[in-house]
Amino acid sequence: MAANKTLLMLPGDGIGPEVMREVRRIIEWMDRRRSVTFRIEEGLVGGAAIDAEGTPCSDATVARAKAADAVLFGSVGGPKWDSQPFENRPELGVLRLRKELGLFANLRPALVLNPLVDASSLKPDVVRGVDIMVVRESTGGIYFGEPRGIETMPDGKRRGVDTEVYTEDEIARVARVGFDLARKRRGKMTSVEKANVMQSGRLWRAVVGEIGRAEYPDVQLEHMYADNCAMQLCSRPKQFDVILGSNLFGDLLSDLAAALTGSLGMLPSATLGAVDATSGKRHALYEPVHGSAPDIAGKGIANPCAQILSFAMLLRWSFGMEEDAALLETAVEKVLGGGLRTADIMQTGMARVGTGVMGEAVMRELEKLTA
Ligand SMILES: NC(=O)C1=CN([C@@H]2O[C@H](COP(=O)(O)OP(=O)(O)OC[C@H]3O[C@@H](n4cnc5c(N)ncnc54)[C@H](O)[C@@H]3O)[C@@H](O)[C@H]2O)C=CC1
Ligand SMILES: CC(C)CC(=O)C(=O)O
Ligand SMILES: [Mg+2]
Repeated sequence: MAANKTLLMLPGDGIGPEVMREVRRIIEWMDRRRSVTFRIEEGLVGGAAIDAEGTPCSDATVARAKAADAVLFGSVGGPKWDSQPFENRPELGVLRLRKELGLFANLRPALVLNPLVDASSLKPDVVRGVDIMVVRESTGGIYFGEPRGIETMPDGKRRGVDTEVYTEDEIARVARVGFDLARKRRGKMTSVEKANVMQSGRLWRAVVGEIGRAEYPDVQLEHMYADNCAMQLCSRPKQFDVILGSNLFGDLLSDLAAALTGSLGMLPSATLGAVDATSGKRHALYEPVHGSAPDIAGKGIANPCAQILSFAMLLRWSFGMEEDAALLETAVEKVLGGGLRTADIMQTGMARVGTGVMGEAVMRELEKLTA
């Protein structure tokens, strides 16, 4: 259980603090009900940290994140910091935390909730019942590979360089996370890459295949090119159970999967490190799939569900509070079932509400469910 656990909250920028406020509201409710058993700390990350501390993620914040039992992250970035040098952009805040905490497996569940079947841009029959777990590698690949940079060539023209590098150990450890999840779900994993045109993709396919044959013969493994997967996600999403992909492909495909559920504002995620053999502990960071949404920041209209559902994942994966996690997920679904909608999931005949009203409705639903 969660006694003596520490939760570090890093709201970040844009809509991050707005949606994090709604998690605070839920924690306060939990506290009123039967005193919260975990300790809460708060810190700065992203543009907010650049403004206050000159860096998107200070050494002190990394140390606090390492010491915490779980980190709840909002989102970072925005036009205010677009002119920052590349090495000091807000986005490096989350990349640094993932790297330094060894958070190599980003779990992004794309679940189409019944009340939102008609909110998707796809036909209801195509999305009804979709339940996909995207497992994205999150400390390697092209977001970290060297060399990288913009350089000037002898002819005076510039060229931009990024490098996709994967070792077989990096592929193997995230593949095992995917296989383990598939085993507990519907027993199927689709591994995506571009083995037809990329060397790292060839290695990815080979390593995932070897592990599948040797350790997970009971899991149905399918290999698919990432571009085909994008198309299949739109045409026949129900064929997928677990989708395993690199940092880049997993990032792209999970945003696409979010659209199936109605909105990016609905998708939570957990980014997990390895379990320490002696302590049994693992570092973990929970964050919505969406970014800081500068186009709607400050308007009070952001959908807080992805942040709230990320907190539910935290309760389940890091604090062993399965019952509270499930309760929170039920509360969100019931509120949507009752007809409340933020602008991003608005449908005819439903009641349009802002961030605060949606968060408060989830809290009231929790009250009803536990009365
Ligand atoms: N983990 C992180 O902190 C991430 C940060 N970013 C950063 O966020 C900034 C904006 O990036 P974008 O590409 O615009 O992606 P975004 O995810 O912030 O927004 C994409 C679209 O989805 C909408 N949206 C996102 N979350 C929503 C929510 N909760 N409720 C309602 N609508 C929502 C936005 O209004 C926007 O139209 C950039 O600086 C980017 O680098 C992007 C993705 C992840
Ligand atoms: C570093 C992030 C801005 C990259 C991203 O889009 C994500 O992690 O979802
Ligand atoms: Mg992304």
